[in-house]
Amino acid sequence: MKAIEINNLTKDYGNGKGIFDITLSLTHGEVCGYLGPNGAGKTTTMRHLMGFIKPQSGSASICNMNCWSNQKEIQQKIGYLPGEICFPDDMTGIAYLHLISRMRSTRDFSFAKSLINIFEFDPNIKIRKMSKGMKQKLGIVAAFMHNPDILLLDEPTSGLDPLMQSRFIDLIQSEKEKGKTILLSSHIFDEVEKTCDRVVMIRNGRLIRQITVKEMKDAQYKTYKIGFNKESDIATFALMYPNSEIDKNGKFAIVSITDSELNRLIHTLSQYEIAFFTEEKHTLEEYFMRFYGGDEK
Ligand SMILES: Nc1ncnc2c1ncn2[C@@H]1O[C@H](COP(=O)(O)OP(=O)(O)OP(=O)(O)O)[C@@H](O)[C@H]1O
Repeated sequence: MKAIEINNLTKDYGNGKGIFDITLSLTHGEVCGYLGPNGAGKTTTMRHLMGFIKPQSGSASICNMNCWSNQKEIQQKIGYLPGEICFPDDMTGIAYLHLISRMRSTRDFSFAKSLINIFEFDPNIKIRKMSKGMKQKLGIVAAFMHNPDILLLDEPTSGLDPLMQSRFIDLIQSEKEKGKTILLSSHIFDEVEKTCDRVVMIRNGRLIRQITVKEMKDAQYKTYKIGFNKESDIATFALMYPNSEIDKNGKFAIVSITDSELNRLIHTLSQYEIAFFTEEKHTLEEYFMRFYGGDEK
């Protein structure tokens, strides 16, 4: 049984907006990044999983429960952090968390307390008086505090400062160790790379790419940045490696090769005065940025 299963899910808002024929599944314990430019359809997908939207066609289910027909149970069980949270402004943070706990019929408030400590915020002030970051922290506590097995997190670190972003990454890693299944939408590549097993990309409402973080790291090609002391050397090097990228100031070249070509590269470089030689790590950002704009084909 899959933890999350989406089959041919479509919601057409007209004018090419919405989501179209989305098929995606997550196994138990998997942390999956859901990336895509603004308006791609990430929130719409998650809202279907929460049972807030009725699919036009196709289906979304969690642990074999259809999300639309079991919306009440789904909404009680799942940890959901919406992209935009509507809080009751007149309540204090702590009163809001107790209200959510009662709605879920959960009594254990101990994890909520430790999350409040981790994210260092005062829950006793009125939500109206909270900053954007504090409200985001409150949303995170509300999503995680009942220890759900499955979490849907829509841009969870939006508005958090770098220290709190890093605390959030630690939290995801520890939840992952507990075996939680997490679908996480984000625009922050570093956060996704540090937390996710797999990354799926959506654009214009359609899934266009997916890659496991391991696949990305074990890429067949490795990329090296080579600094040259003499501009004339870089020109001859470029003739031998016509696919290399040459810095416009003639200081360095970037070349992508397989391991089997490494000896030839080192032999070639031994003829020049090299200023530096570093491996450029392949990153999710580099992998996905080219699909953010332009034509995916
Ligand atoms: N209720 C609605 N009625 C009409 N169009 C909608 C509705 N909800 C969303 N849309 C449109 O559907 C598309 C997908 O929106 P969605 O909020 O799912 O994108 P997203 O990937 O979460 O974007 P972002 O990164 O900006 O949060 C957008 O073009 C949006 O304007």
